[in-house]
Amino acid sequence: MGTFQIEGGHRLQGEIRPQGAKNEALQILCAVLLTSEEVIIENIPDIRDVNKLIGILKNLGVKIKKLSKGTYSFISNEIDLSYLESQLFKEEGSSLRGSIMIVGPMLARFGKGYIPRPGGDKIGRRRLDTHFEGFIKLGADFRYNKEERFYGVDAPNGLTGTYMLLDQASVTGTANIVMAAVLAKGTTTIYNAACEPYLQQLCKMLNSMGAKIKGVGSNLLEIEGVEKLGGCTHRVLPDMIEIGSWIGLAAMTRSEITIKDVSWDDLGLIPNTFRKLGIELERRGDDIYIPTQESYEIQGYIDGSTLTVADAPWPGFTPDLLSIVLVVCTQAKGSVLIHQKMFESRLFFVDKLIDMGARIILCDPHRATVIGHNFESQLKATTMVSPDIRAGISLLIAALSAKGTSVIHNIEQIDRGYENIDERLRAIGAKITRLEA
Ligand SMILES: CC(=O)N[C@H]1[C@@H](OP(=O)(O)OP(=O)(O)OC[C@H]2O[C@@H](n3ccc(=O)[nH]c3=O)[C@H](O)[C@@H]2O)O[C@H](CO)[C@@H](O)[C@@H]1O
Ligand SMILES: C=C(OP(=O)(O)O)C(=O)O
Repeated sequence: MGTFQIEGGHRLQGEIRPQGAKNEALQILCAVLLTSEEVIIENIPDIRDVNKLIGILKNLGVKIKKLSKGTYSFISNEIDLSYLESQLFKEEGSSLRGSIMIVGPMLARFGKGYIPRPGGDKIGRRRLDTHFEGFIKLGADFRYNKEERFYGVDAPNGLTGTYMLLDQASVTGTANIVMAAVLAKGTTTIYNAACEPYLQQLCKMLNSMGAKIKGVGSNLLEIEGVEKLGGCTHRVLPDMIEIGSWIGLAAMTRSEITIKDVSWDDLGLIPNTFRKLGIELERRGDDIYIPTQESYEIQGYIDGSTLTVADAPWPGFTPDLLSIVLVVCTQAKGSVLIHQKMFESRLFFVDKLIDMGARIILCDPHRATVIGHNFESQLKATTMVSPDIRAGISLLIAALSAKGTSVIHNIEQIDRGYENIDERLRAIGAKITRLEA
């Protein structure tokens, strides 16, 4: 278990450039399986989950070449289907969430897609029904081995387009079904589709490979199946969750930070949600400039009632930033209700913040009220274990603002989604040391 030691209470200053988006990269990497031609992907983040998925592609027989930092070439012209039935795949496939998205492309191109129950954050129930109901609608046969927790879909005669209304706007579920439908016979209509920038990027990439997808950016996708797809070059967007994390970091440490090249137009409600907490953000070209602020005051609603920050499917506020919003509110002026609607175990990390002196009432597994200190009382350093990726970064932000030296264990959770985080934070003045496991 890796550990960070953090000396808190120092202001930071400078520029930070977001990495490529983790959750987009996981989709895009799976899409390389849809063609035998070369696909070049730029701005791939060097993080644990992405590297694990690249490892799975390699074991599937994909020829992978690193062309430069973050840029890779993939050629999937000799796929080894026997890997899907190997013990190695059972271990590797279950070690991250993103692996689930190899099922759609494999089913579409080779008529079979298998996957062990995927990993990812333990943040509540994370079902896969939406994915498999979609494949079944496209004509696949489904089986599930309960003992081995192994899912399989087969369509030896190919898939056929149809209409489907998803039971929920699942992000990876939509990506998976889209990747299956692009090579199906006829037209597939997906209503209640997720439409995060990750998915918009996936659809744009697939269209540049020859797919025919309409409605990109909406919750109604129409996909006219094509016989085959060709190669392309695709660039991954900056990671909006990292961008939100750096906004929170700047506010909590009262630092002046510029976040470079954020692709502002793809950030949706993120900038305004932080502004509602009283944090000043300035758009400078495609950068976000955050000035030093001695305090920030949470804005109530027009009628004077208390602000709620809640997650919702895109274009609502992403659940992946709620833990960061919560930690930022512990030093705001005023109160807020944080409502995590999607996941039932993502707020339990507040116990650690309470230990550090934060004023938080966990109302139930989904809701927490935060009463900010307005920097009149500093958080106190402590020792903690990172339970999931976003709680981990939130605890790291809390530690950087706290008085004294904190220790965070299980930082593999943070490394899952944040590239070289200690070095990048040291470059803007953070006192953070990685202790070897
Ligand atoms: C690898 C990846 O891309 N992971 C992201 C992806 O996970 P993932 O694709 O696994 O998450 P889903 O979108 O399937 O669903 C997440 C959770 O939200 C619930 N749900 C979802 C949609 C909805 O309309 N109503 C609803 O309640 C689901 O029941 C589930 O518990 O999307 C999540 C939701 O944005 C993010 O937290 C994850 O970071
Ligand atoms: C929950 C997340 O990731 P995953 O779905 O990979 O567990 C996340 O990125 O916040």
